[in-house]
Amino acid sequence: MSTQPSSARPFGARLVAAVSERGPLCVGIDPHPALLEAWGLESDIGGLERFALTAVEALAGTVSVLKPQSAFFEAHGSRGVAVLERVIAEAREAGALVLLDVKRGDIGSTMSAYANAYLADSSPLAADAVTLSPFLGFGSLEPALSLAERTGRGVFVLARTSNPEGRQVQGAALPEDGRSVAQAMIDEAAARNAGAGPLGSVGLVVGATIGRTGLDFSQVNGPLLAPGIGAQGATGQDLRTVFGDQLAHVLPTTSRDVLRHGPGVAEVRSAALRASESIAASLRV
Ligand SMILES: O=c1ccn([C@@H]2O[C@H](COP(=O)(O)O)[C@@H](O)[C@H]2O)c(=O)[nH]1
Repeated sequence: MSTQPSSARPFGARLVAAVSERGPLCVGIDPHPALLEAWGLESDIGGLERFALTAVEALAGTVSVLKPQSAFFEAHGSRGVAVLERVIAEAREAGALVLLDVKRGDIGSTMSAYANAYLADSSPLAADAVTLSPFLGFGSLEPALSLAERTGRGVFVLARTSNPEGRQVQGAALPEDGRSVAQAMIDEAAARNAGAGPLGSVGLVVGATIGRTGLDFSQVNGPLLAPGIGAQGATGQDLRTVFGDQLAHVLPTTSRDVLRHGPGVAEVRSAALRASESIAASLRV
């Protein structure tokens, strides 16, 4: 598999351009069985394909970032993964950046294989960026961090996730200096992004649901993906509580709250535009 450098501009620069044109909203493509049913589709490969490609048609020309959730495609086996490959290709073709939500993390030698799967130019599953789990140690992500850098792609590392259980691990204090695990991940990303312009390509995942935590995002110089808007109960206003004066690089993301408006292409697109306007109003200082 080739891991030759791509001629693409760094992900951070491409993201800044996309956000300035289309706004910061990221919409997730999460083909939940319940949503397929609500759209009048069977929970089978045909239903998955219709759902996911309708979402691409509705959204890829409108929002800056689309975030397919790999789990819902993998649940359909190899044919589901083939649909995911089409989603990535067609969304990118229509002008959206694709952030593949796979939350991968493993020992370094296996991490190299994951990196090749999602970040190598030649992979059919290569996206513009992927989500990574750093809980085997931030350093274990090195193969993905370096391949992403070489191929102009990005990564989003879990720091403080939107689910309430996340605090158990991510809020724990490190024995050496008392920083929380989440703050340590934030600081690692900041170190990777130092000096990058206009924005680094190592992002973080920080839930819009987590409230006031005292986490310091001021040095990150990278994108902050904020899931939890809509179905998980967070609103645009919660972004202010979580991120304080660091709203400029926040990418709010929502999935079910937009997708539930299907199956019509126009209705899904309008829902995303409404969400985008409402988020923009909340982020305006
Ligand atoms: O902390 C996290 C990290 C990832 N997610 C993912 O985002 C979407 C949220 O979907 P909604 O329908 O908007 O709730 C989903 O794919 C999660 O796996 C997250 O929610 N929280």
